[in-house]
Amino acid sequence: MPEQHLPESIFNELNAFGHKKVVFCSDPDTNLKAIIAIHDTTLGPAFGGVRMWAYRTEGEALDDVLRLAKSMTYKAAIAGLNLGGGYSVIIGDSRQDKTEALLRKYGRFVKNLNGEFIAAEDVGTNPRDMEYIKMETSHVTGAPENIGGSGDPSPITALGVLMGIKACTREMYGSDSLTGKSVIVQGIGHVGENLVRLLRDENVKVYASDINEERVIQISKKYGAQPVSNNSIFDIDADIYAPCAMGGTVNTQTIAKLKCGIIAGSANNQLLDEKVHGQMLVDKGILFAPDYVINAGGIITGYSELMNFNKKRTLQLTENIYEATRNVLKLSKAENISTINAANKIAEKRIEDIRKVKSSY
Ligand SMILES: NC(=O)c1ccc[n+]([C@@H]2O[C@H](COP(=O)([O-])OP(=O)(O)OC[C@H]3O[C@@H](n4cnc5c(N)ncnc54)[C@H](O)[C@@H]3O)[C@@H](O)[C@H]2O)c1
Repeated sequence: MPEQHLPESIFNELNAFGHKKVVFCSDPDTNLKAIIAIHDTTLGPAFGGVRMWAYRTEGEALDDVLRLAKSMTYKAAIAGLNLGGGYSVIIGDSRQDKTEALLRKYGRFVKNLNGEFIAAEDVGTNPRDMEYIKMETSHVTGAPENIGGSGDPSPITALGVLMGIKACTREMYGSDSLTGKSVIVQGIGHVGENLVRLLRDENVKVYASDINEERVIQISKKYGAQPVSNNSIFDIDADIYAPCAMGGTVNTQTIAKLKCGIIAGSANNQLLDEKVHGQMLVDKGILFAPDYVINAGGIITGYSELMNFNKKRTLQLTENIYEATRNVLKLSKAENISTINAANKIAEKRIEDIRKVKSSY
C-alpha cells in the first residue's frame, strides 16, 4: 500500500472525517482483530465492505477503514440509494488467517450493531465468507445465490466501471466507442478480471497487471490481454488507467509519470489526497472519474438484495452510472472545479436535502 496519512489522535480523525461511530472488535480466541467504522446514516443504515488485509500497522488499518466508510456515504448518496456509509477491516492475511470461526465472530460484532451496519464482500473476502457471517447475523449481503444472497457483486461493479469509462471517453474523445482505445487494468482480482473481459468485448487493447504474477499470466492468456509488470505500468502510453486494486495509487509520484488521458477504475479512494491530487490531475489535463461514482455497482447489488429488486432493476441502476458520471463531468466543467469536488457537491446536496426531509416528521 502507498504511504498514507496516519492518525495521531483517533478522536481528531473522527471529527475531521465526521464519523459517528467506530467499533474495535477483538477476540483472542479466534484471532479476530477488526474495526467497523460508521460514517453517516442520514440516508439509511451504513453499508460497507468487509476487507481482510495484512496491514503493516493498526494505524494504517484505521486510516483505511475511516476513508472507506466516508466514501461509502458519498457513493450511496450519488447513486440515489437509501443507505449510509460504513466499512469494516479485518487485520490479517486472507490466504492464511481466514477461518470460519474468525468470520462468524466478526458476524457477532455486526449483529450487536442491530442493523446500523450491513456488511458485504470486499478485498480478501468472497460470497462463501458472507455465508459464514450470515450464520451469525442477517445484516450481511452477497452470500451465494443458492442460499438467497446476491452472490459476487464484482461483475456488476465492473459493468458500472465500464459505464463510467464510456462517459469519460465521450467527454474526452466525443464518442462512447472504446474500439481502438488502450486501457491499463491494475489489479485483476474479482472486479479487474470482469473489467478485462468487458473491455475485450469492446475491442480494447488491455494491459493487465497485478502483484500476483501468476494471475497476470493466467488472465492475460484467457482474455488476450498484454501482461505488464506491476513496476512498469506507469511507463505505458495508454489512453486510460483503470486502478482496480488498492487505494492511493494516484499520488504526486504517479501523476508525474502518468501518460493517460483518463483515470477510471474500481479501486476505492484512488486519490491519496482528494484536494491536492484532484487539482494536480486538472492541471495535467487528465480526466478523473471519481471512484465512488463509477464503482457503485457493488453497493447497488447489495441494495437490490435488501430491497428484493429483480436483476433488470439492478442492471438499470448500474447503467445509470453513465448519466451520474456525465452529471459530475458537466458540473466540474460549469464550475471549473475538479471532478472529485463536483461529485462531492452532488452527494452532499442529496444528504442535506434528505436530512431536512427527515427532520420534518
Ligand atoms: N468487489 C466489488 O464489487 C467492489 C465494489 C466496489 C469497489 N471495489 C474496489 O475495487 C478494488 C478491487 O476489488 P476486488 O473485489 O476485485 O478485490 P480482489 O481482492 O478480488 O482483487 C484485488 C486484486 O488486486 C491485486 N493487488 C493488490 N495490491 C496490488 C498492487 N499494489 N498492485 C497491483 N495489484 C494489486 C491483488 O493481488 C488482487 O488480484 C478494491 O479497491 C475494492 O474496494 C470492489
